[in-house]
Amino acid sequence: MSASAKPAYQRILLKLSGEALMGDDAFGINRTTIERMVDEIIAVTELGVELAIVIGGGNIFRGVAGGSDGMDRATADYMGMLATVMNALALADAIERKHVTARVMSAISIDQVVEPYVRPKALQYLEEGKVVVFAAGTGNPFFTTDTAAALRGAEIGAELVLKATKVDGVYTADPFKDPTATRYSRLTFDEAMVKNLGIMDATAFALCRDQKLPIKVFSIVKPGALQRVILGEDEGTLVYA
Ligand SMILES: Nc1ncnc2c1ncn2[C@@H]1O[C@H](COP(=O)(O)OP(=O)(O)OP(=O)(O)O)[C@@H](O)[C@H]1O
Ligand SMILES: O=c1ccn([C@@H]2O[C@H](COP(=O)(O)O)[C@@H](O)[C@H]2O)c(=O)[nH]1
Repeated sequence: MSASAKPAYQRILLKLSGEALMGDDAFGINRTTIERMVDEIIAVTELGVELAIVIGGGNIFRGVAGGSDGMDRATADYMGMLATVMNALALADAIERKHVTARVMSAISIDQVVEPYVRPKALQYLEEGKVVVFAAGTGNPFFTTDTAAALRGAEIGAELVLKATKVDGVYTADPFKDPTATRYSRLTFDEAMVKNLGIMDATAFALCRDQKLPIKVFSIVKPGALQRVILGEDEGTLVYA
C-alpha cells in the first residue's frame, strides 16, 4: 500500500463473525487467527478510519441451537449474547496489546466487566480514534449480531456496514452447501431478501435498506481484503438500497 492511500470511508461498522475467530479449531478463539485479524483492523485505523466493531458469538454459543435442544429460547439467546461479550473482551485485549486503544460497550449491563452502551460516549470514543467494540448484540433475545451491526451502524452514522465472514461475498446459495453457487459483485437489499440468500438475517437487511446503509460482505480469511474494501477497491459483494 502506498503512503498516499486514501480511505473511501471515514467511519465504518465492522461485523466480525464469531465463527471466523475459531480459525481451524472446532470452537472458541484461535490465538493466531485473532492476532492476524487484529493486524488487519489496526492497518485500517492507521488510515485514519473511525472503526466500530460488532462481534458475533457463533464460535461459543448460538441461542437457536440451545432453543432447539429444549432450552427456553430467550434464556439461550441471553447465553448467546454473553458469548459475544467474551469475544469482545478477547478482541479488545488483542487490539490493546498492539498499542491501539479499544473500548468495549455492552448492550446488557454487566458494569463490573464492561461499560454500558451509551451512544454519545461511543461517538466520543470514535472521534478520539479509539476502536469501539459493541458487545451483547442488541441486548434483546430473538435477534442476531447482524441486526446489532445494522442497528449500531445506523446509530453511529457509519457510511458502510462491513460483514467480515468466512466466505468472500454473497452467493446464489450457501457456497459451503452448493459448490455450483456463484458470487454476486453487487445486488439490492430487495433482491437479497426476495431470494432469501441466507448470508444475513432479513431484519438486518431491512434495517439497512430503510436507513440506506450499504453492506459489504467480504472474507476476513483473505489477507488484505479488509483494507482493500476500505480503500474502495473491488472486493466482496455490495448490498445496496
Ligand atoms: N447466499 C449465501 N452467500 C454466502 N454465504 C452464505 C449464503 N447463505 C448462507 N451462507 C453462509 O453464511 C455464512 C456467513 O455467516 P456468518 O457465520 O459469518 O455469520 P454469523 O452466523 O452471523 O456469524 P457468527 O459466527 O458470529 O454467528 C457463511 O459462512 C456461509 O456459509
Ligand atoms: O441481539 C442479539 C444478538 C445475539 N443474540 C444471541 O447471541 C447468539 C450469537 O450471535 P450471532 O449473531 O449468532 O453470532 C445468537 O445466536 C443469539 O442467540 C441475541 O439473542 N440477540
